[in-house]
Formats: sequence, C-alpha cells, structure tokens
Amino acid sequence: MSFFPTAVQKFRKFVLDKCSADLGLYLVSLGPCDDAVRFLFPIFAEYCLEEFTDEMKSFEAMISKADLTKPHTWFPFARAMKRRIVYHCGPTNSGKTYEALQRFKEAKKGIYCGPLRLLAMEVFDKMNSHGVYCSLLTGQEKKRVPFANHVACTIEMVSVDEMYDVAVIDEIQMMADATRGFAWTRALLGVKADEIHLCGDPSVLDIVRKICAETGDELEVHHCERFKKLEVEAKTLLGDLKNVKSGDCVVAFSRREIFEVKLAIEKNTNHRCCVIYGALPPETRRQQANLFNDQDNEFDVLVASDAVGMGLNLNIRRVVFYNLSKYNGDKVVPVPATQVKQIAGRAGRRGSRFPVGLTTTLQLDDLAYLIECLKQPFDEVKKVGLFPFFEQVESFAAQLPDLNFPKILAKFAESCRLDGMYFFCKHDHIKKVANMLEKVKGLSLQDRFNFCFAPTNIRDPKSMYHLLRFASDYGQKVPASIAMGMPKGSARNDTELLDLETKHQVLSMYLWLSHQFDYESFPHGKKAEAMATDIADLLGQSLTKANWKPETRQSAGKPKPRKNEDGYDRPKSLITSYKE
Ligand SMILES: Nc1ncnc2c1ncn2[C@@H]1O[C@H](COP(=O)(O)OP(=O)(O)OP(=O)(O)O)[C@@H](O)[C@H]1O
Ligand SMILES: [Mg+2]
Repeated sequence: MSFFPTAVQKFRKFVLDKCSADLGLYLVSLGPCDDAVRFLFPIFAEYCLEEFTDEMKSFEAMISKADLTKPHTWFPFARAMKRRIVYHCGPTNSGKTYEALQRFKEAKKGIYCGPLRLLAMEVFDKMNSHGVYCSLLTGQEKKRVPFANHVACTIEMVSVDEMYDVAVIDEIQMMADATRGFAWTRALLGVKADEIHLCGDPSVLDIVRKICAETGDELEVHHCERFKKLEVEAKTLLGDLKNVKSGDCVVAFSRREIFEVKLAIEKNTNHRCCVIYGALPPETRRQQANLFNDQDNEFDVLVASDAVGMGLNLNIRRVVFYNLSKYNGDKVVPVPATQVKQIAGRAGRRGSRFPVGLTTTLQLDDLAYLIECLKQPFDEVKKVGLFPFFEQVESFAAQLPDLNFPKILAKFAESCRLDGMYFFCKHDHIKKVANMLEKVKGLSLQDRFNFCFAPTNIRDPKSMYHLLRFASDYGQKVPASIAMGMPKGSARNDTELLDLETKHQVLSMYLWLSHQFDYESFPHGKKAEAMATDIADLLGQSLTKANWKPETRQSAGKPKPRKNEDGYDRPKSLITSYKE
C-alpha cells in the first residue's frame, strides 16, 4: 500500500494523542512483539478505513484481482464433469507411462502431455507406428495428422477447452517444480477428459488426493513396481574410467565434465561415447540415444547430464555417477536424492538387452551418498505450483495504470493470495525477459506477457540478443528476419559447437514465436525449421567426433590460451589423473 508510511505516521500521532496513561504504560510494557501487533493491528485497520477510505477501497480492489485462491474454481466446465482419475504411481522404469498409453491408444479421442518435446515426439512416433493417427503439438512443432483424434503435446500446450475421452498427464510429480509446476497444476485442474491418467512417483499422491477431494473427481491409484530391481554395484570404478564397460551411462553434472569424460574414455579405452545434455535439441538427443541403443556400432558408452533422467528410451546396463555434486546457479551442492533416484532408475529397461539395472559411482567416496539417496523414501510434497493467466495479470494491471510490466509482475507476486496447498512459481526467466523488453516500444501488455514465455537461454547473451531483436521487429510491425547464416560444416572445436547449440536455440525460439504470434510477423517459419533440422544434424556429427577441450559459454570465442608442447592445452581436472 503506497499510503502505508503516511498511515503509520498519522496512526502513531493518533494513538499518542488519544490513548490513556494506563494504555500507554501497557503498550510500553509489551514492547515491539506479536502481542503488541495483535492488540494494535485491528485498531490500525479500523483507523485506516476511517481516515483513508478511498485508498483502502482501491487497495482492496487490487488485492481482489491478485486472488489465486480456489484455483479449482477457475475451470467450471471441468468441475461440471465427473472425471475419473487414475494415478499410475511408482519409481522410474515401472511401466507407468506404458499402462497409461494403453488406455490412450484405445480411446476414441485422447491427449498425451509430457514435460519434454522429446517425450511428445516419442509418443507421436509410437502411436502413428501403431496405426493410431496422432498429431504433435509443442511450442515449436505443430504436426497435424489428417483424421487424427489423438494428440501428443508438451504440458504447456495442453488445451483446457477441447473435450477428450482419455488424457494422460505424464511426470505428474512436476506439479512441485519451482518454475514449471503451474503447467501440471493447470492440466490436472482444467483438462476436460472423462478419464485422466497421471504417471509419476508417489511424492504428489497425497496432494493429488486433496485436490480430487476439492474438485469432486474420483481417484484410483495403481501402484507400479520396477520390472527388475535396481542393484548397486559396490565395487565402483575405483576412480578409473578405464573400468567403464559397454552399456554404461556415465552421468556428469556439467557440460565441461561431460566432454572431459568423453575425451578421457576415448583416449584411454576402445569405447566410443555418445553424448546427451540439456542444451542439445530433442532431435540430436534422440539421434545420440539411437546411436547408443544400436548394438551394431562402436558407440557403446553414453556420457550424459541429468537431461537423461526423463524421456529417452535408453538401453542402459549401468548408470555410473562421475560425481554427485552440481552447480545450482550460485554454489556447488550435492545432487538432490530425488534426482539421483530418477537418473539411477534409467538403468535396466524392460524389453531391452539390459533388463536388470545397475548403478554405481566412479569414486569409492561417493558410494555411501548414492546408497543413501536410493534408500531415501519419496518426500511428500506439501505445495504445488501456480502462476496467473494473462487475464488475471491484465485485470490486476488495470488497478495500477502507472506501473510498467516488470513492476506489475513483482506487485502481483507480492500481493497475491494463495491457498495452503499452492505456491507462486519462481519466474526469474520471465522477470529477466520482461526487464529486457522494457526498452522495446509498440508492445501491448499481452505481447510482453507472451514474449516472456519464449524458450530462451537467459544465461546466453546471444540468445537474449535475438529475442530482443525479434521483439523490437514485432513492436515496429516489421517482419522478423532470421538474420543468421548456416554454418559451413560440423564443429571443429567447442566454440563452434557452442555456436551450433545457440543457433539451434535461436531458430527454435523463432519457430515458437511464429506459432505464438501471427505469420506476417514471423514469416520465415519454414526456413527456420529447415535450418534447425540441418543444424541438429551438424550437432550430431560434431558430437560423434568431438575430441576437443570443452569451453564454457562465457569463455567461448575469447582468444584461446597458448598451446603447450604436445600440441593441445590439457583439460585440467581429469586427464591429469591419467599418466600419459
Ligand atoms: N506391461 C509391459 N509389457 C511390455 N513392456 C512394458 C510393459 N510395461 C513397461 N514396458 C516397457 O518398459 C519400459 C519402461 O516402461 P515405462 O516407460 O512405462 O516406465 P515408466 O514408469 O513410465 O518409466 P519413467 O519413470 O522412466 O517414465 C518401456 O520400454 C516400456 O515399453
Ligand atoms: Mg514414464
């Protein structure tokens, strides 16, 4: 409340003038404490209602517009339906998605939604190969298959207007995700399907039960067990990557370490390594996964980040943790147990040549933590994520005509009211983009809101530069060009590989914008799609032959340090542990 400081000042004067000596002594005896607040606050509120009637009315109007309580009432149509919810609950690799997809396949009209484009593509391919016409809908791709009554989409693209017989919401535990959780909460509360199949671990089972009690939906739980137990290999690799074996997936938690591990394994053993990490486009991750799964080639080891934790069908015999700590944006912390379990659980896959899964660590010292993580029960989630729709932000903004978009968002987050089961999702990405676009003219509030959801790597200056350029063109009603050349060939060093990653990212953003906004503003969608496919191929070729020292995005492009006598600058941490 902007009048709060004045109100406090006037109220203090009012109390000093009016209160009796005894009351004064009582207040002094209380001192600054909760009891004093409990005693004075109701008087202060009444005082404000008397003295600041208009201000209080507009404050009340503003707060009422930032009301995120009772989110289940936002979807009256879904509330009017009798929805049957089946929760396929279990650890990774326990057949949850498989079971749900059986019902999806049998449905007359069905929707599948998952956290990654990769998962949506996987279901799209699987259904069409089984003769079930299925369209694909992600922020970047819209593949409409004629006569299709099924659609596979990413969670953010779920329609809460379309009617379905069966809906599958995969990885439902992501409702608790600090940043994206709201997308799953919205899907669960709003999807109009008679039968909804949730797939996930037990961590959100209790809160789903509570939500169903509020929505009046019927809930059935199917507990799924791993087809084969995951076993820990206690002997570890004793710190030596020479002990890596065919079918291993070595997991490292930074892009640099991934390339160092690949370099070390290919230098010191006969194994060749595929590579999978988050900055890679889905097509390239799939290409690397197929290369690894294919037995008839020398690429029989996979080196991957936590991106391997979800979505890819990988025939992994053993997950080897190179280390169990990761940089969380400001410091290096132990990898959370839930993530360790998710990743370790990728080992052993029913129907693959490695049905029994093994997991271990490179270093003996890490083994105890791995075992501790695997033993840890799923911590019960107490709150799930929410984030306002544009309409809610718009009606809130109408109360604060002088504030710009970033300040409106901040005020909304500060003022909004939530029920106990929900939290306001973190939105650093949105804040950063909103602030950057402040200087762009010609954008409506809705344009700004929509641009904030574009898939951008906010830590990559080049990616942010292109987003700013696209938004500026849009604001000036100039058709946005791609303004990016095709690389001549695959990468010869890490700087060029990073550049390919960024280029693909920018094209993927252009595609997303071309679907989000109108064709006239982003007319080169087809060209962007073709370039993205070619770059994904170049990335796949580059990864297969990558044998260079990794850079970081910040250092990439800076003059390379002097080469030493044997012709290349040694990667610091890993190679030094091997005698040349
Ligand atoms: N009843 C079954 N018959 C044959 N194959 C199955 C069956 N259930 C699961 N599978 C196969 O086992 C593998 C793991 O199944 P699925 O992907 O459904 O597990 P999940 O619990 O969803 O795993 P994740 O947690 O990793 O998503 C898949 O390759 C799937 O095709
Ligand atoms: Mg699954």
